[in-house]
Amino acid sequence: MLYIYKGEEIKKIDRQAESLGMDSFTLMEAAGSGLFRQLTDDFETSKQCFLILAGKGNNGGDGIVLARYLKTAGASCTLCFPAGLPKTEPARRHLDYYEALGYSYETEPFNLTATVMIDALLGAGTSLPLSTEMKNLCVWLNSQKAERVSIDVPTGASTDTGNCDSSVIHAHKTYIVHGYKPSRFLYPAASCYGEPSLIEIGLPQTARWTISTVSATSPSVQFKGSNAHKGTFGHGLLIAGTKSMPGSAALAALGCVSSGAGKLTVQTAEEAVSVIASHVPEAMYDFHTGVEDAHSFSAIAAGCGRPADDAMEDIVQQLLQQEKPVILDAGALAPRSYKAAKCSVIVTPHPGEFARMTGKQTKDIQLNRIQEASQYAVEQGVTVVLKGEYTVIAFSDGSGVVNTTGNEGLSKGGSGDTLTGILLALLMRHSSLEEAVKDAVYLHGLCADIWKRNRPAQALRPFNLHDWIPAAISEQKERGD
Ligand SMILES: NC(=O)C1=CN([C@@H]2O[C@H](COP(=O)(O)OP(=O)(O)OC[C@H]3O[C@@H](n4cnc5c(N)ncnc54)[C@H](O)[C@@H]3O)[C@@H](O)[C@H]2O)[C@@H](O)CC1
Ligand SMILES: Nc1ncnc2c1ncn2[C@@H]1O[C@H](COP(=O)(O)OP(=O)(O)O)[C@@H](O)[C@H]1O
Repeated sequence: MLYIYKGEEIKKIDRQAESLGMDSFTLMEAAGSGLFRQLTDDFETSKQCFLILAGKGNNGGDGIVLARYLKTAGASCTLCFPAGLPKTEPARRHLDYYEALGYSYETEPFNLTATVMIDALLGAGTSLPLSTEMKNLCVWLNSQKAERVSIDVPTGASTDTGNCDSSVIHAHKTYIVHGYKPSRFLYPAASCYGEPSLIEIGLPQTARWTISTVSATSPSVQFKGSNAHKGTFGHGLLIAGTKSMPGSAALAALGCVSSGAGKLTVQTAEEAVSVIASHVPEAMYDFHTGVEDAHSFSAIAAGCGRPADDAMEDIVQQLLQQEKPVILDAGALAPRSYKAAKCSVIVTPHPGEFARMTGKQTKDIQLNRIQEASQYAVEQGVTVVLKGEYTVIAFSDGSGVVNTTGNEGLSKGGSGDTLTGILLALLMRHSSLEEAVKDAVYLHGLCADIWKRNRPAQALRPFNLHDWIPAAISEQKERGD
């Protein structure tokens, strides 16, 4: 399991560890030795010339310990403090020990050369914008012909949001200490991390946010039921599609029947049926506009290929008054309160839809996707699936997951409809709503990843996505956690 921590949480963890007897000096030692191990995995250290640029905080302290390990191992390494000597107590103590071993340091970087430059300037304690001194250092570092390795967070990137200073370090690799920081998954900061590696420092993992995996024992993957019949795997209701958008309903229905749904009823416009039924003969059709019989379904999804009009709002309000879990997508997403809902609600907006729901700017949402989705989920008591690269799944208890499957092949109209269908099928037979949502988002992305292994991403049609569901489920069975 991989964990995500905000900057504040890291500080709290350090304080807690200290109060339990694990001091920061020891943690810094663990970080430095972990960094050294990772560096020796990634580089033949005897053939490299290292320069470590250390800042005044604990990120710089990690750099001091790393410098000591490299020197002790006989590697060519220069430690440099271009912005002044360390100010934190553990970093100062490590520098004392470093000097006591007879090792020296520099303070002027600009004439130094190296094949690998380590950015230990700023980490989780960064506040933006960068000082002019830091900016100049970053600009210089980015201009050097060397491999750039950042420790924890590339200097100039925010820890908790996607914000970056204009001179942010563009690392080739980032060695992330203890757990991922939100900016690893938020653009533009995410694009500055290069290849990330995680450095364990022996602290217990306590984060409420994790990175997606699918369990091989999950009902989404294991499709079991001795003496099963079509009722065993649930009956879903999909309220989707109009005369002008029958395809959305067809894509959602395909996603649903390809993911193990026992039965599916599509409530749609009569004019849309011929299109949907030609692709999904398994489905049944209903032309009502009300949802009086909602209790006879296992779960309900609404909104694909529907406008956000009064009729849709009326249906949503009826759905919120019944007790079966409801997925709201596309036209069913609107600014409204869910606080009086009698059912579990999952909203699946893309960033533009989320902006419409919250009244916020799309660009602000994108910079802070994890926080924004989480805040909404907690306040409204719903599950938010905020779609896009690194889809954010936020639960009403403040926990959540960042999904890492999927690729640009999905950036086409209709991909989200397939997700809604997969989600409906998994929700119908999963005892845990949280697991169903995580598994659905993961599997949807994995379909696109399997496609991309041998085929160009641009040629992936949303219509073909459901064809890859069997391969994605099989892959999970083989390598599930
Ligand atoms: N539990 C953990 O995860 C551990 C983390 N450690 C390291 O500790 C780091 C965090 O250390 P700190 O909290 O000391 O933070 P930093 O080392 O990131 O830096 C804080 C210092 O940088 C200055 N600064 C912040 N923003 C600046 C800006 N824009 N321009 C110029 N100066 C700026 C601050 O005034 C402060 O002096 C982590 O990133 C990690 O490398 C390790 O020491 C071991 C334990
Ligand atoms: N670059 C990307 N990487 C990973 N997933 C992506 C990417 N672009 C789009 N997706 C996924 O594709 C789907 C698109 O959904 P959405 O925008 O609602 O499309 P539509 O409403 O047209 O079906 C979402 O699940 C989203 O997470």
